[in-house]
Amino acid sequence: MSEKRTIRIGLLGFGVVGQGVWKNIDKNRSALEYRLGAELAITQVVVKDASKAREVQVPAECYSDDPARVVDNPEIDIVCELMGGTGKALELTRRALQQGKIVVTANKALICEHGEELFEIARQNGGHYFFEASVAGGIPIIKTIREALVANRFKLIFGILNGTSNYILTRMEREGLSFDATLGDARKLGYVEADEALDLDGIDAAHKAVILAYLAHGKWVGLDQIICEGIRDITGEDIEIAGQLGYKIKLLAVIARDFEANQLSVRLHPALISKQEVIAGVDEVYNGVSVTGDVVGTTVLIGRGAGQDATSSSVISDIADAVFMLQGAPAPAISEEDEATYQKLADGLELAPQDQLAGRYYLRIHVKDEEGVLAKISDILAKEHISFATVNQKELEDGTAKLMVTTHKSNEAAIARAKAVLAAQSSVIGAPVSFRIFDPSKV
Ligand SMILES: NC(=O)C1=CN([C@@H]2O[C@H](COP(=O)(O)OP(=O)(O)OC[C@H]3O[C@@H](n4cnc5c(N)ncnc54)[C@H](OP(=O)(O)O)[C@@H]3O)[C@@H](O)[C@H]2O)C=CC1
Ligand SMILES: N[C@@H](CCO)C(=O)O
Repeated sequence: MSEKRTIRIGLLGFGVVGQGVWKNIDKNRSALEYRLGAELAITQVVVKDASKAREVQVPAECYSDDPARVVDNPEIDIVCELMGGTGKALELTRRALQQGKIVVTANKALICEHGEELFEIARQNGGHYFFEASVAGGIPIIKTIREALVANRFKLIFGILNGTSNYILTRMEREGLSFDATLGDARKLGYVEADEALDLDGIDAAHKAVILAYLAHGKWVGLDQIICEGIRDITGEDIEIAGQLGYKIKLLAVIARDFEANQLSVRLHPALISKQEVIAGVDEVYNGVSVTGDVVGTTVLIGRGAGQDATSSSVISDIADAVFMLQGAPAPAISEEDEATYQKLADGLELAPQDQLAGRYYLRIHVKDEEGVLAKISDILAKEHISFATVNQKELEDGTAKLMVTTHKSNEAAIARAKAVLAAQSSVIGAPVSFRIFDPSKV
């Protein structure tokens, strides 16, 4: 029997995900190596601070703070970039790909901002750039769209792509906790980005939406071209009123393509979604992605969207594909490397104008509790052809009140104008807050 080849892996980063990769390769090593027909050896681990205590212990000779021991080392077959960020990580990924290496990453920010360039470097130098762990943690959504659903064109992909915000919203709903009270727990569980604004302001999920939009439609969309709003404005009372009306509030990514108009809409924002929708039932750190293809219909994938084990499962899946490539298997047939196919998908594709986005809305308006306030608000909304579907009022002890309103169909431009006029009224306190009501059947 011929001897198994040993595949040498170098880890750039040994934090939550990096340690998970080490731990879980070790845990299932014999089955994994049997399936791959190769032995796996993580021979180099690079960190920023080599003196830091870690849960997973590594032989001292593997360990350093010198990235060259991975990136410029001819013995390393697979580079795993698990450090995050778009500075040093970009420089090292470029350098590894320029040398024709295979790079596996979980870094969605880097792909979103520099994917086009990095995929091109991989193509030109005969390497490959794998990124399953970059979207939706443990859910194999990249493979699903690229391979399993290759027969389809995708009218709608939507769902929950950020584990941290979903975890926070779930605990706010179930336990009545504040936003800040739950953030600390999400941090302890290893869900939160080093820069937590990425999670809370929707940017992390927007990065992931951009990656999915590219995979499904072959078009790179800039973050500055899309609606990107996080969860900071959501209060317990919004969640409560939404619940009474039959909705949950979720941070949703929506990637919708109108094939007739050849327009693409990519957006990321909190939304009220009917409790009847499967995605509304996706709670805690779980992510859920609903993919509607013209052949398969709607398929929903649900799984842990963040955390050490789920994420390392996806990284190891990419390592496995890299091992197959190193043993002579071709790269995935329709992949980010097949630029011609992707450009064809995006032929003439334009972004849909954001202000034409139409639907129903939820508005929270804090007012002085005086006579005629509701009539005045109703007048302002009527001037924008916005009509009430429901109205809830919550009186506060300080003599003010909060009005929670849902509207019939309106659009972005009308809602924005109405909010600006409302904010300027002496009877309105602070800026009104609005959330979209998302109904996938209306896309
Ligand atoms: N945590 C999660 O649930 C998920 C994370 N991701 C992504 O995975 C990547 C890693 O995340 P995570 O493991 O959570 O992050 P951590 O902050 O836990 O770990 C980052 C690691 O990178 C090392 N590092 C950072 N900068 C440098 C540098 N300049 N030179 C050498 N080493 C460096 C750190 O070293 P040191 O330890 O010495 O500080 C640390 O070991 C990110 O791109 C993240 O977005 C993706 C999906 C889920
Ligand atoms: N911070 C990210 C990690 C997974 O990408 C999240 O909470 O979803």
